[in-house]
Amino acid sequence: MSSDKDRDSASSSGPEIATPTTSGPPSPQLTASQQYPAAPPSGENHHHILILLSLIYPATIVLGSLFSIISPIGQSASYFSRKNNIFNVLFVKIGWFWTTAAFLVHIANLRHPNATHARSKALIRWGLATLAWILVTQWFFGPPLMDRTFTGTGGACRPNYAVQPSSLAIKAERASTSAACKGAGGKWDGGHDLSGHAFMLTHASLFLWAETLPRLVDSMWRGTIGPRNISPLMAEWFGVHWFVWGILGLWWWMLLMTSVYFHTWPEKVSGWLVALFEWGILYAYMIPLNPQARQWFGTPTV
Ligand SMILES: CCCCC/C=C\C/C=C\C/C=C\C/C=C\CCCC(=O)SCCNC(=O)CCNC(=O)[C@H](O)C(C)(C)COP(=O)(O)O
Ligand SMILES: Nc1ncnc2c1ncn2[C@@H]1O[C@H](COP(=O)(O)O)[C@@H](OP(=O)(O)O)[C@H]1O
Repeated sequence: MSSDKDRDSASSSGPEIATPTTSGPPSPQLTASQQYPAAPPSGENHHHILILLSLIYPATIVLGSLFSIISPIGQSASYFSRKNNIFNVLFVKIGWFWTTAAFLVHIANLRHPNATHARSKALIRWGLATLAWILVTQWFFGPPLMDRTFTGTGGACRPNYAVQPSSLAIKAERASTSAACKGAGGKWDGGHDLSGHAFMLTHASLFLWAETLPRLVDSMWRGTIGPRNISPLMAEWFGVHWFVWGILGLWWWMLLMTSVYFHTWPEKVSGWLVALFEWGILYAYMIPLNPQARQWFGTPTV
């Protein structure tokens, strides 16, 4: 947790680390009489809330996996147990695109006094999250980390000689990524197959929570504890936050479906654990505790 010293230095080191406590000018949607009289929750409170929110994801994996063992519903096929369900194909399969789009809508609407600076720091944090996603799922100096984990634990692409033409079977035999294996009609078989869905959905959700929480909390505060007028809150939610809430809700549901219908326990848990890595270093450790890191990467803000 931040010490007082850290907080002091945080509040004196430039606009990028400004918290909603003192920084934001009044929202254009709010009249003077609707302005809040005291401070909304501080950066330290955001940090506590963020850590609590991060527990949603292991809880979802545990609950979904238990449900798949205990309930007959979890053991039978459903729309969501189909890989080609529309939410999987149109959203999760290009999930980083949707996460990026929601993030861009969020930063386009920042009301920080130095919004340009706050946006450029936010884009650097997005770059780091994107880099983590690329290394785990797309490319790591060749096959991505999740495919290297698979082959490193004894997995391989097994061709189906009985039904495949020999040229494709040879291609499958040589495939070192799950995408190449699938493309050649082989079976990605035998190793630890870290769940790309558990990774991506958790990683993307934690990124979005960390980036948007100060603004979400500030909007709620304005609409409830602050001025007792629901319309600014509604305007904020429907004007700015609906996309973020929609993506967070869909990612949570799809993680639950992955937990109920796909993969083994260790594969889902490893996907979740790897998703904590970049988020944990940047948002749970460096930004709250290290003033130098706040200079480099800024702090999510309103
Ligand atoms: C390191 C510092 C860099 C700093 C960079 C700073 C600034 C950047 C500046 C500007 C950016 C501006 C705009 C960007 C706009 C759009 C970018 C969109 C980025 C995308 O993400 S496009 C790619 C879409 N693809 C996906 O989302 C694929 C997601 N799917 C998967 O990863 C996998 O399918 C899976 C892991 C979910 C499941 O795998 P399988 O089981 O199916 O194998
Ligand atoms: N919530 C979900 N809905 C539909 N399909 C899912 C899913 N979670 C995982 N899958 C599918 O299960 C397979 C393994 O997923 P992952 O390793 O990413 O967790 C992938 O199949 P395909 O690769 O054949 O599409 C993926 O699409």
